[in-house]
Order: sequence, then structure tokens, then C-alpha cells
Amino acid sequence: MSTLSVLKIENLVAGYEQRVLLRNLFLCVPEPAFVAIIGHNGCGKTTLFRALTGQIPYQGRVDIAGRGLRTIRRPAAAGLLAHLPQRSVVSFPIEVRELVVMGRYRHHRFLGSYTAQDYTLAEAALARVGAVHLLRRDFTQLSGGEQQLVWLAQLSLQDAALYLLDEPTQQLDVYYRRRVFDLLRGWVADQQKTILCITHDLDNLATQPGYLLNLSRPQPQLRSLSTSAVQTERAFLESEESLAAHGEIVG
Ligand SMILES: Nc1ncnc2c1ncn2[C@@H]1O[C@H](COP(=O)(O)OP(=O)(O)OP(=O)(O)O)[C@@H](O)[C@H]1O
Repeated sequence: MSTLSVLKIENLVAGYEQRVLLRNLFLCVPEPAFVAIIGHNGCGKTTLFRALTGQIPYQGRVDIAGRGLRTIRRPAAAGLLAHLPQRSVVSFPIEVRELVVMGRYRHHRFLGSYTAQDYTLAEAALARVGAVHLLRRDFTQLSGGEQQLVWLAQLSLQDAALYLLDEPTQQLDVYYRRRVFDLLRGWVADQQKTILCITHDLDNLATQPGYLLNLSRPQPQLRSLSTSAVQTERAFLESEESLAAHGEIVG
């Protein structure tokens, strides 16, 4: 692994009005890497992504691929960030392949200009997540888990320095959860991507190479993923002590 840092966070403070959820966070994420972000409900995991995607203000400094985040007007359009939020709603009928091909938007400025090659890439992306059978279906009629696979296929077509995934396996059954973690492992190993992945799916993390960041810890730090690291963090999260620590942070 190289020593380059795709994401560097210094002294980040973020939250909502009177409620500071992230206090003095320091983070240096090597490239490529898989980073699982864990912690209690409400500890600030999604809030961290909101700060990184410019949805809420923050104090401190964030560099992505060596560029100050504040200096970049649209980080996604600049190819720095790709973000899969916890919930995305589509309110109009649209074929799955039309939604997936939009992952190629940075290569095409105008709607309707996708090429046959783009559609081939979209189909391949769907195949990789095990959802190629959904290609011609209306996205709005799919189950929550099927929709999640489609979003992942679209995300995989975006060519970004850093991927932010908010609970990507939330609605998936055990088979697809495992498959998605395998897929993410491939993005890192084969395509040299760096992924921050919010998850409560500790069972699947034990065998995943990468790092763990527990935002319920009073001073969250990256630690290498391993069976014993996952066991330690699980024991911490199950303890009363961890809730007390969480209370101090948000108080
Ligand atoms: N716009 C907002 N204004 C005020 N408080 C908010 C706002 N959005 C979220 N919160 C609160 O901030 C806290 C952290 O929310 P966040 O979504 O970051 O939690 P999380 O760690 O991602 O939790 P979960 O695991 O349940 O998804 C929660 O208590 C939430 O109610």
C-alpha cells in the first residue's frame, strides 16, 4: 500500500446548531483503502458525510486528493467524491439501465448523449452486483434491496478519488450483503479505490481487509480491520461505557 493520503481531516468540528457531534476529529486515510465507519445510532456517522459533501458547515480542514475541500465548488463534478446516501428517492418511472448509465455523467454533459459503450458499461456494472436481470425493469417498482444494488452499480461507474457509502448493505439479504462487501474489496484491490463505508454489519467486517473507525469512541482513530479488532469494537459498543462516552460527545 502506498503512503499517499486521499483524505486528510484536521481538527474537524461539525454538528447542528447547539449540537456538536464530531469534535476535533483527525483522520488520515491512505490510498487505496476500505474504511468501515461504525458507531451507535446517532453518533454522527452520516453527519461526517454531510460535512464532506458540503451539506452542513464544519470547522477544521479537509483535503481530498491533496486539494482543500473548501476551495472546490462541486467536489462530485470535479471527480473527487462519489456519494451513496442512506436513502435516495426516485419519484418518476425510469428504466434501471437509464439510472445506472447516469454514473457516466462526468463523461457526458448533456442528457441523452450516452453511447452504446456507456450502456455496455452499465450492463457490466449491474452484472457485477448480481442485478443484470433488472436491466429493463422500472426502478420505482423494485424492492428496497434491489434498488440498493442498482445504486451501487451506478456508483461503480463514477470515477472518483473517494467513495462515501452510507449503509450500502442496509436492506440486503445475507447473500447480497456478503456479495457487496466482496465487490467493495475488489474496488480497492483491483481499481485502487478508497472507500469510506458506514455500516452496522460487523459480521461481514471481520474478514474484510482495511480499517475501522469507531465514531462512538471519545477519540476515534483508524485501526486495522481484523477479527479481534471487530470483536473489541463490538464489545465496546455493547457496553454501557460506550453509551456514556457517546453522551459526553453529543452533550
Ligand atoms: N438537521 C438536523 N438538525 C438537528 N439534528 C440533526 C439533524 N440531522 C441529524 N440530527 C441529529 O444528529 C444526530 C446524528 O445523526 P447522524 O445521522 O449523523 O447519525 P448516525 O451516526 O449516522 O446514526 P444511524 O446509525 O442511526 O444512521 C442524531 O441524533 C440526529 O437526530
